Amino acid sequence: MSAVTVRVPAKVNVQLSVGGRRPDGFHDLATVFLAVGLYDHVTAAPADGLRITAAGRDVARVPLDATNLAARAAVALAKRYGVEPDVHLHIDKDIPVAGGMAGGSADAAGALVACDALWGLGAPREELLALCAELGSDVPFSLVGGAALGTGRGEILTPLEVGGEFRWVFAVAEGGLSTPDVYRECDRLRRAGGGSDLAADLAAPGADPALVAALREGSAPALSAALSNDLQAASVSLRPALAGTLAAGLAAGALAALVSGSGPTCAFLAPSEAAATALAAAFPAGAYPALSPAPGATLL
Ligand SMILES: C[C@@](CO)(OP(=O)(O)O)[C@H](O)COP(=O)(O)OP(=O)(O)OC[C@H]1O[C@@H](n2ccc(N)nc2=O)[C@H](O)[C@@H]1O
Ligand SMILES: Nc1ncnc2c1ncn2[C@@H]1O[C@H](COP(=O)(O)OP(=O)(O)O)[C@@H](O)[C@H]1O
Repeated sequence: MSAVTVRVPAKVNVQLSVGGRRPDGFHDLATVFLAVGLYDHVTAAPADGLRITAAGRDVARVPLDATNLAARAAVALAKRYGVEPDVHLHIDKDIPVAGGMAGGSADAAGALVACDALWGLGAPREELLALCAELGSDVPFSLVGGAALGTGRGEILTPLEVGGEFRWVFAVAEGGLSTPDVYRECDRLRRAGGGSDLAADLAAPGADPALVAALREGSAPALSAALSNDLQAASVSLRPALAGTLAAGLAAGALAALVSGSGPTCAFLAPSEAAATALAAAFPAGAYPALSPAPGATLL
């Protein structure tokens, strides 16, 4: 078979409620993922052995060895089906690296779908979803896209209805933030505030009904009132300049502002296309308009 290309979306967590740290080191979550129209493309071509190349934004920060999440996905799929991981994976990156937008997860989901097609495996959807969950907490959502509630460590998905389009502007920061570092900082802030950071002491978080209704109604004002991110204080604590970025977006006309996932990308909800253009212009260092919801991993 000749080369196949899969398009995969970035995400923003419109709700990110973080429960306590579990004995396995992960945190219980209730998160509402929304896929946004900012995409990486993963192309799988026949090769002898496994080879990774990448092009596009931030490409110098993408590992090109076996630690690349797309490579790990190809190896996991090959092992599951008893085939050799013979593939050249080329990643065209548009999703910011280590930006809290699940770029690596998107590439892993894209690689699974692309290799499945290239190798003619016909893997059932449930099998691909199980492999996604092994690769990372965010990877199942990258496969399905749209909007979904994520529970457990984020890998257990319940699809959510979205009744309209939402317009976002994403302000990209210089350099990334490490997801484990941000969770650790969240724990530290909880303990410093006199509380516990342990799952045994904290109630498991749940979906916010007002936010779920706002998505269903397609109402940007209602969604902007309900946005929440429990990791935001930790991201801002590690990168204090983000407070200024969030304030600048609000001053430039955003309905609401929040850190995307673990950051440091900041997400702004815009009331109109014209407002999104004006907002993006307020961040000359790099801001990207995108619409949501967006479909999950799609074979082109
Ligand atoms: C914070 C979120 C929000 O969607 O994404 P990003 O903003 O980084 O994209 C996710 O929880 C990131 O998911 P993902 O990037 O897939 O993380 P994983 O590879 O599963 O885990 C990396 C590390 O993050 C921490 N982690 C992750 C998920 C979770 N529920 N609790 C955690 O404590 C753990 O330290 C874990 O070792
Ligand atoms: N395909 C990939 N694209 C981007 N980063 C990757 C990839 N594979 C592994 N990584 C590593 O994962 C880290 C987190 O990247 P990413 O998934 O973009 O961020 P986030 O977890 O904030 O959404 C990067 O710093 C990089 O070292």
